Amino acid sequence: MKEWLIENGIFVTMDEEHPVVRGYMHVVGDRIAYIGPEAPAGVSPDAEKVSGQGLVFMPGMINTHGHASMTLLRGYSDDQVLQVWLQEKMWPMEAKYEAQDVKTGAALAIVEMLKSGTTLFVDMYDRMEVVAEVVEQSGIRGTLMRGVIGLGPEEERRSKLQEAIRFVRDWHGKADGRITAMMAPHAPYTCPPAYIEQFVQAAHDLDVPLHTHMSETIAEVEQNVRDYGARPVEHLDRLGFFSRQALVAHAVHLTDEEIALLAERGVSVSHNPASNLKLASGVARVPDMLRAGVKVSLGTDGAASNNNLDLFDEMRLAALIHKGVSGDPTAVPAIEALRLATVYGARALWRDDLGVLKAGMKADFIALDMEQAHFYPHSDLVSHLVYAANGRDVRHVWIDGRQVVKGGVCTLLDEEKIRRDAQQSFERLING
Ligand SMILES: CSC[C@H]1O[C@@H](n2cnc3c(O)ncnc32)[C@H](O)[C@@H]1O
Ligand SMILES: [Zn+2]
Repeated sequence: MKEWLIENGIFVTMDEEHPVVRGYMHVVGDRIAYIGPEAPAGVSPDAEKVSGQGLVFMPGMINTHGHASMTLLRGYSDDQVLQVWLQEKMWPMEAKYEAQDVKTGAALAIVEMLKSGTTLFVDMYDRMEVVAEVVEQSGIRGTLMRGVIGLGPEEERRSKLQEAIRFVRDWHGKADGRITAMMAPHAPYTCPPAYIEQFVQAAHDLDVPLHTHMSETIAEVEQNVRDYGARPVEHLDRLGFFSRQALVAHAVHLTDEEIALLAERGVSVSHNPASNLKLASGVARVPDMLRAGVKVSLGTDGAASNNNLDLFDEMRLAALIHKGVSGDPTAVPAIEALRLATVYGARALWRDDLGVLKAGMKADFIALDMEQAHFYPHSDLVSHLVYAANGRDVRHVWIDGRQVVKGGVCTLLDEEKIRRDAQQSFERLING
C-alpha cells in the first residue's frame, strides 16, 4: 500500500481536540494513520516524504451543490433574476448540449475544483454517466445524480425517472467508492407532486438520499402557495421528501417554523451565497439555521451563476454577508465558515470519515502555500484561510491517499486539452 509522510507541516485539522497540529502526518493507503507533533513509528522505508515547510494543510473542501457542466455557460448570461436566467438563457442553451459538451464542461469544472482545493462535489445534471467517467479518471470524489425537470409529457417523465434510477444502479459506490449517487427532482416548481413522490419511492427502494432546489426565490415560494396551497417546505414534507436523507439547495426564504421543521427532520441545506447574490434571490438565514441545529453546508451552484467554483470565495462570502445583514460581527465567525466548507459538508452528506484530519479518517487533504504576502504575518491561520486566502493558493491535493494535484497541476487530467475542448464546445453551442 502507498504511504506518505508529511514532515514539518502545520495542519488546521478541524478536530475540536487538536485544532492546529505542528509536525507530521502519516498516510497509509486511503486513510490517515497518524497526525501529531512527534515523528510516527512504523513508517515504511518506501513511504514518499513531503516537506511541509511553508505549507498549511487542511481537509479537502466539500461543495454540496452544483452543476459542473455549466462551466461552458460561464459569462454567457449575467445580471438576470433566476427565472429569466433559467428559462430564457440556460435551458435553451442546455437543450443544445451533446454528451461531449457535458463531458468537457464537467472536466473543466473538475480541474477548477481540484486546483482550488475541493475534493468532493455534489452534481446534478443530465447525461451523468459521462460526468461519472470524468470523476473516475480525475481522482475526485463525486456525489452525482440525474437532475430531472418534469414539465414535459407523461412518457418523457417516465423515461427521465428511469434514467435517474439507472444512473444510481450503474454508478452508486463505483470508482473505489469515490462516486455515490442520489435521486434528484430538480425543484417543486418543475416537478408535479405525484412525480416527486415517485422519486421519494425510488430513493427508498434504492436506499440513496434525495436532493432538490428549494425556496430559492420569493417568486418560487409564492407560486408554490398558489399552485399547491403550501410553501415549499411544507409541500415537500407532505410528499415524504424529508422522511429520508435529504439535501436541499438554497433554502433562502424560510420562516421560523420552516427552520424548526428542517432541523427536526435532519434535512441538510446547501448554502450558495454567491449564486443567491448574483441572481438577486436573497440571503439565506444561515445564522438562524445553525442556531436551530440545521445541517448547513456550502455550495457554489453552477459556474453560470457564480461565476467560479472556488470554495474559498464561498467561505469568505458566508463569513462576511451574514455579518452585514445581521449587524452582528459574530454571526458566522471564521472557524464556523471553515467548518461549513469541511466538516459540516461531510455531515450534510452523512459522511463521518471526511472533513477532519485525524487518524482513521479518509486521506482527503490539501496544502496551501503560506509563503505569500497575504499569508503574513503567520498568526491566526483560520483567519487567514477564511478572510485572506483563495483557491490559487492551493499547491497540492490528495484524495483517498492519492495525489491528484501536484505543484498546482492536475496529475490525472490534461488541463490544456480540456481548456481547448471547452472553448470549442462553447463556440459550437453559441453558433449552433
Ligand atoms: C435538470 S439538471 C439541473 C438544472 O438546474 C438548473 N439550475 C442551475 N442553477 C440553478 C438554480 O440556481 N436554481 C434552479 N435551477 C438551476 C440548470 O440550468 C439545469 O437545467
Ligand atoms: Zn443549482
